[in-house]
Formats: sequence, structure tokens, C-alpha cells
Amino acid sequence: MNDVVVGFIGFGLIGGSLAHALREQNPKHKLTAYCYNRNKVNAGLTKALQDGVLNDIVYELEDLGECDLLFLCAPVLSNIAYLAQLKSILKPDCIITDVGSVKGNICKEAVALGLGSQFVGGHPMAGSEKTGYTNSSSRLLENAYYILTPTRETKNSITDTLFQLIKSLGSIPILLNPSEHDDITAAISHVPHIIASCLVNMVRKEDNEDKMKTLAAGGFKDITRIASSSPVMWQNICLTNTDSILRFLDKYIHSLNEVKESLQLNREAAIFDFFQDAGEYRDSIPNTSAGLLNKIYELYLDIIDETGAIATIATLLATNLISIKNIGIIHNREFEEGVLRIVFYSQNSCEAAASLLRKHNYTVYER
Ligand SMILES: NC(=O)C1=CN([C@@H]2O[C@H](COP(=O)(O)OP(=O)(O)OC[C@H]3O[C@@H](n4cnc5c(N)ncnc54)[C@H](O)[C@@H]3O)[C@@H](O)[C@H]2O)C=CC1
Ligand SMILES: O=C(O)C(=O)Cc1ccc(O)cc1
Repeated sequence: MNDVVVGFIGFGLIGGSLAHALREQNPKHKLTAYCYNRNKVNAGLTKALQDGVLNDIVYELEDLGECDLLFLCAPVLSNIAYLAQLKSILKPDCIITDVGSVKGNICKEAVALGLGSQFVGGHPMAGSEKTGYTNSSSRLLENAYYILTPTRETKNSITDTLFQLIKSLGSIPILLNPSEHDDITAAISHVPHIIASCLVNMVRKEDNEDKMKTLAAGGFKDITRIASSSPVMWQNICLTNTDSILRFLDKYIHSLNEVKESLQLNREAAIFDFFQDAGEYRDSIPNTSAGLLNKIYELYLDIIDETGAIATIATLLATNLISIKNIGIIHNREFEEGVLRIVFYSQNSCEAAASLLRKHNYTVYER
């Protein structure tokens, strides 16, 4: 798609990231965002205009009438509600898509309104617990799966065009039907978000003297990071993917009860198998291919366990202008002795670091 007019309704983390990527792909695209609250200065939209990411901010939906492509990037229930208002405004050949985390309801609504032929549901499987344009970046979408869910009426040419566009932005488009999408995301994203928040709330309620908070170590913070996500966004997801979420919550509650019973009955083997099975499956999830998070550029190396060993490596990399995103010792099955894991911002810096460290006689493992 060349020099197209692209509209955005909702311009936060995901809308902003798409706009960054589109702008980098073609400086001639005309990118316009709708400001839904005229009375409140929208810092994100203003900044995007200053950055040259947006060409225009509009305050009336009618002003989106020239769009060739429209991204709905607000919370799920708002995206659904906009469809009815846009029906009489958009051109019949405008491609309408959304980025919401739930696909069944919006696809149904598009068909019910007679917009089914020009609508394709979309869901970038990338993001974070952060919100807003200030946290957006084209890198968020790089190498991330981007699910597309055409309705039963979507024209093939429209699905193909969007598929190619998503690919050109650096994501990996895949097609799913909406209900399959909603089941998968309930299991791998929606229920885990509920569980993370339950865990945090359990500690919050029991932590009378803040001792738990003080002592909460890496593991607790790792598995509860997503509890810091936008409450509005997750409220909307729970209210729209309720059936699938309830089904997987039941399965989860069942597995919790199984563990509880194993503990009550002191079933040593069952407790061991429970952790072993989970660990094996967890370790089989690809680390270096696209997943829910961005691609990870990482390498591992053996280091001598002595004061200053990590600092020496960090200095070596810094003096060669290689930036480190994360660094730390890890212990897992694969490296029984523990190794230093270093995460980089790009494939290039990861490769440059590997060759530099080998030149300095470090043993480097790339996976
Ligand atoms: N955060 C994430 O990691 C991911 C989020 N999504 C989906 O993307 C959508 C947007 O989420 P984020 O960008 O993360 O949230 P965000 O909070 O960063 O951005 C949402 C934007 O929508 C605006 N907004 C709220 N109500 C609105 C309305 N009625 N009309 C117009 N604009 C409105 C907000 O002012 C904000 O700028 C959601 O539907 C979410 O389910 C999809 C993939 C990942
Ligand atoms: O931060 C994370 O790990 C996420 O899980 C981000 C995320 C949130 C919502 C989605 O629909 C997709 C991805």
C-alpha cells in the first residue's frame, strides 16, 4: 500500500507503535488520529504530531471519511462501539481493522452492521504492561506474530492487502478464525493476566507490615509483571471474552485443586512430576523466535565466579559501543553450573558481542 491515508482511533501503546512502523515504512503515508476528548489536551497526540509520526489530529469522526485504512486501537468495547458510528462515514473500500485482544465480538458486530466485507480483525501478539504513545515504538511489532481474523464475508483482496502490509511492518501475520483466536488467547494471555493479579492481590491482602513486599524476590516480580497493565484494557477483555476465559479458569482451578490434594496426601511422586512436567514444557517454548514478547537477542557465557567478572565484561562491551539490555547469572537444566546471560537490543549487537567475547577467550553459547 503506497501513500495511503491511514486513520487511528485510540492512539496509545499499540496505535502509536503501528504509526511509528508505518511512518518508517513510507514517509508519504498520511497518518491521522482521532481525538475523542476535545476538552482534554492529549499529550500523546500532540507529541506524535511534533515527532512527525502523525500528519493530522481530527476531532470529528466525519473527518476520517478519506481513510483508505482505519485502525481501531482503543479498548475492546470502545472499538466495537465505533463501528456503528463509522458505518455511514467510511468509504466502501476503506479497510477497517482493529488491534483488540478479543476477536469474536467485533467480527460479529462488523458483519451485523454490513461492514463484514471490509473488516479484518487484527491482534498484534506484542506489547507490554506499559501504556500510552510515550512507550510506543516500531520495534514492538518487529518479529511479533500478528493474528488476522477475517470475517466470513471479508473480501480476499482486503485480507491479502492487510496481510502484506503487516508483513512489511516487520511482524509475522497469521490467519485464525475469531473463536479459535479467543480460545488460544484466553489460555495463554487472558487467564494468565487474571492469575498474576490474583497473586498480587493475595499478597496485598496478607502483607500487613509490608514484609512480603520488601522480600518479594525476582520470581514473584517476574510472574506478576503483567499485573501492572491497564485495568480498563483488562476489564474490557474480561467482559468480551468471558466464555473462553471462564472455561480456562475452570481448568486452572481444577489443576490447583489437584496440587492441593497432592500436598494434603503427601504424594511425593505427584508433586515432583507436577514441577517436572511444567518445567519441561516451559523450557520447550521457543525463546529466540517471536512470541508474546519481542524477539530476544541473547547469549550465554561461562565466567569465573569472582568479584569484578561481570564488570569486566560490561566494560569490554561498553568500550566497543555495544549496549546491554540486561545481564545476570542464570541457573537452569541446560547450564548446570550457572552461566552469565546477556541480552542485547539487536541481532547485530548480539553477533558483534559474541565475536568480541570469543576474541577475548570467553566460551560463548548462542541459542
Ligand atoms: N497493551 C498490550 O500489550 C496490547 C494491547 N492490545 C489491544 O490494543 C488496544 C489498545 O491497547 P494499548 O495501546 O495497549 O492501550 P493504551 O492505554 O496505551 O492506549 C489506548 C488509547 O485509547 C484511548 N481511548 C480510550 N478510550 C477511547 C475511546 N472511547 N475512544 C478513542 N480512544 C480511546 C486512550 O486515551 C489511549 O490513548 C486494546 O484493545 C488492547 O486490547 C493488543 C495487543 C497488545
Ligand atoms: O506484556 C505482556 O507480556 C503481554 O502479555 C502483552 C500483551 C497484552 C495483551 C495482548 O492482547 C497481547 C500482549
